[in-house]
Formats: sequence, C-alpha cells, structure tokens
Amino acid sequence: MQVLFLASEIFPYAKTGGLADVAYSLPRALENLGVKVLRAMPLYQKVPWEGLVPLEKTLQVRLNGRPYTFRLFRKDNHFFFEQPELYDRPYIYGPPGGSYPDNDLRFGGFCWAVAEALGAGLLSADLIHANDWQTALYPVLHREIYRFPQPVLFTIHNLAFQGMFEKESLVRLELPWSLYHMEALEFWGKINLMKGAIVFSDAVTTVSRTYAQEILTYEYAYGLEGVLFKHRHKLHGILNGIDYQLWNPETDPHIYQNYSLRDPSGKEANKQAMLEELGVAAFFAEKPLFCFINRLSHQKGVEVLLSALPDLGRVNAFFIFLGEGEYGPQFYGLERRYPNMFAQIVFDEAWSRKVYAAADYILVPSVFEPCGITQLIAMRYGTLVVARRTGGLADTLVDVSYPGGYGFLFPDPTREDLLCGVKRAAELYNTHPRHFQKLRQRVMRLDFSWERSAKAYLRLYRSLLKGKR
Ligand SMILES: Nc1ncnc2c1ncn2[C@@H]1O[C@H](COP(=O)(O)OP(=O)(O)O[C@H]2O[C@H](CO)[C@@H](O)[C@H](O)[C@H]2O)[C@@H](O)[C@H]1O
Repeated sequence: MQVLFLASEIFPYAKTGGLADVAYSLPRALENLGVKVLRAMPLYQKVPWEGLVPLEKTLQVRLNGRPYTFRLFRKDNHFFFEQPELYDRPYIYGPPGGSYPDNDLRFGGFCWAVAEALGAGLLSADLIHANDWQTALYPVLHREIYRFPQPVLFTIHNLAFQGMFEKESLVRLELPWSLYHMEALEFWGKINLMKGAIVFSDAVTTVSRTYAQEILTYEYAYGLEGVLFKHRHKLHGILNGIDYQLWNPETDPHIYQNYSLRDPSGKEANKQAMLEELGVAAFFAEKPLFCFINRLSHQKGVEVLLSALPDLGRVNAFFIFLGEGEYGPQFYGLERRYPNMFAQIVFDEAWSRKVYAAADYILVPSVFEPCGITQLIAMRYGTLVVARRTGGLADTLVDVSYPGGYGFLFPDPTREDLLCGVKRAAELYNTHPRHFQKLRQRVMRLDFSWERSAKAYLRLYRSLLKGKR
C-alpha cells in the first residue's frame, strides 16, 4: 500500500507545533507496519537544500488569474513543492501570532500543485491522507475537480483553525462557483476549507476519542458542529503518539545529563543544572520546578495562566515558561515582576528539551486540546502533568486520586482550578517525596509510542481501500 501524506509542516524540515511531530512520527510508524508513505509539503525558506534532488518536470497552477510555476524536489520519501513567491519567506504561516494575507493562495495553491502532480504521474498513491486546514482544499479538488478514484482521509488536528476566507478567495483559488453552497465550501457568506474537507473526504479522523466527541458540540466545534454531526458516520478518534526514539532522555544530546527509567537520578542533575544556569539554584534547588511549553494562545489557557501569575508568584516553587504567540509580549520582563519565574518567548527545540528534562511538573491548562503532544513528551522525560481535563489530556492522563493514577487534572480552565492543581502538585512534592519519585517512574513506564495508533490508522486505510473496490 502506498499512501501520500500531506502536511504544511513536517519535522525536522518545518515545525511550529504538534502537527509537525505527528507528520514526522506517524508516517514512520506506518512504514514499520509495511506501508510506503510519500510525504509532501511546501519548500519554505528554512528547509535546508542539502540532499534535495529536483524532478525534471515542472507544474503550472493557475491562481488569482495567472500561472504559478511549481518545481518539485525529492529527498528520500519527502517531496517538497517549490514556489518562491509563495513560500520563500521568513515564517511558515506569518509572524508570531499573525498570518500572511495570501495564505489562501499559499496553501490552496499547494493543494492544486499536489493534485496536478498526481495527475501528471509525478506522484502516485493508493490513498491520500491530508491534514488540517492548510491541506483541506485537497479532498475537495480530488473529489470534485480531478475526480481521482483513490480514497481520501482527512485528519483534524485543530478545529480552531479552519481556513476561512472571504468568498472572493473562491475566485483567487480558481474554484467554480458551483462549490459555493451550503453542502460544499460556503460558510456564513465566506468559504471554509476545512468544511470542504469534512464534506468531501471518505473518512475524517481527529487525534483523540474525547475530542472526536467534543467537536460534535457547540462549545468545541467553532461553528462546524452541524457539518460534523451530519458526517459523524465517517468520524473517528485515533490518539496521537510520540516517537520514542526522537524523544528519549537516555540519548537526547541537548539535555544536561542523560537518564532513564532504570537510572532516573540524572533527572535531578538536569534540574539543578538548569536552576544554576538561571542563577536561582540557591533559592529553589529544594522546591518543585514547574514549566509550560506551548503556543502562547487562547487554546493553551494562557489567559488563565496570566490571571494566575500573582498567585503563582506566591507559591514556593519555580516556574519556567517557554512559548511564542499572540500573548508573548505579556511575558516580557516576567523575571523582574516575579523572582520565582523565568520566561523565554521563542520557539527553541533544544531549549524545550532541556526544560522537559529539568522540570518536575508541566502545566497544560488548555481551554481545548485535540490531543496534546507536550504532556506525552513530558511524561517520557519523567515530568508529571498538571492539566485541564479535556480532549486528549483526558484520554492520556489519570488523576492521582484514582488507583494507578499519575497526573493532576482539574475540571475547568479557570484561575482557581489551575491554582488548585498547582498546589496539589507542590504539596505532593514537598510532603511525600517517595511517592513523588514513584509517580515519576510510573509515567516513564507508560507507553504512548505510535505502535497501537498506527495500527488503527492502517485498519482505517484498509477499510477505505476495500470500500473503493
Ligand atoms: N516555544 C517552543 N519551543 C520549542 N518547542 C515548542 C514550543 N512551543 C511548543 N513546542 C512544541 O510544539 C509541540 C506542541 O504540540 P501540541 O500537540 O501539544 O500542540 P499544538 O497545538 O501545536 O498541536 C495541535 O496538533 C497536535 C497534533 O495532532 C495535537 O496534539 C494538539 O492537541 C493540537 O492543538 C510540542 O512538540 C512542543 O514541544
């Protein structure tokens, strides 16, 4: 079986968040099950050219009334679509917290180019797997314009970003007006690419079972609950995993000292080294170390965090924040306001690994969370999780008050609930150190690798291929 996997970001070539993690690790896990997976993504400015081999034929795509030429480059099973006017820019989607005004053309154009490449025989696949709004036009083109025979699967990683544009984008994207109706792309007078993908794909998955339920409700669906409900027969929740080789404290070259489940003592050395690097070891060496590693956005509960800062400033613990996004500026100068806090407003993979390794706890107060990769990485590094019970967080964490539990869950994304979670966690650390160590070992023993979930995707691929025969 050969699958074409489309994503706007694939680690290590481009990453702004969890989509890149999944687009790296799921195809690899599928390859271990014998599936051949071709990956396709745009060639951004930051993708290194080393090892990229150009394909001879170029593609012409008509956008906004004129032709755009795409060149394809291949490296192993990765195909990069080059179009300098669209992708040769400093950011993938736009500056932190913003987006480029022509993202309709940038990502709609990518979908057109992929369809052209399939039509021209430059790519071939038994099944196409598209991901998130940036590739959501693909299923529409596949079914309604090119009328290709293969099944198409679409995965929703985040329903808050739907690829919504003014209806003029229909013209910019050279789409027929026949697609501008309620059963296709039209959405409250605009066009909605994710809606199109839900309507025209053969199956739709999202990244946890609980989120698959949640998105049928008004609170979580950002307006798409009706469309999703109508197509619920083809909706599946398959939990994300992480790559256990890529995220491994035993071999991670970025952390201060390697450690493992067999010998977790190095974890403490990471904490001490980090506190020393930050110049606060004298005050906080014996205190719990909390971290937050995520986009600084509404989804991640950042308003809640900001409102809780004065209270967290009084907790006898140290807090490290690592993130980038719309709320970034509000974290500037945090150290001056609160001596028990440190913030780094950047996207920095190496530093994130150091923080995962050093922290005792990670905070994930998300308003909604389709799956969440951060809590899975944290647990792999022996870091306990304090999180809001929602979406994939609810599916991957069990509160310590339950038998076999290992996390600190709170019900609502509010300042009070978050504080309650932090205080429970700090109390355990301060008063029951042996139990804390046991829990650390328990989370390191958990298995959130891809094996089981990749098998679920494979079963779904097979059932779709059977249905098409
Ligand atoms: N400042 C920073 N520096 C370095 N690394 C940083 C960073 N900020 C975040 N990261 C990294 O980005 C990733 C975040 O992944 P998540 O899945 O937790 O959230 P995201 O909302 O991006 O993903 C969406 O898609 C994924 C994949 O399906 C879903 O799990 C999730 O719920 C959904 O919102 C992690 O690998 C994390 O380490």
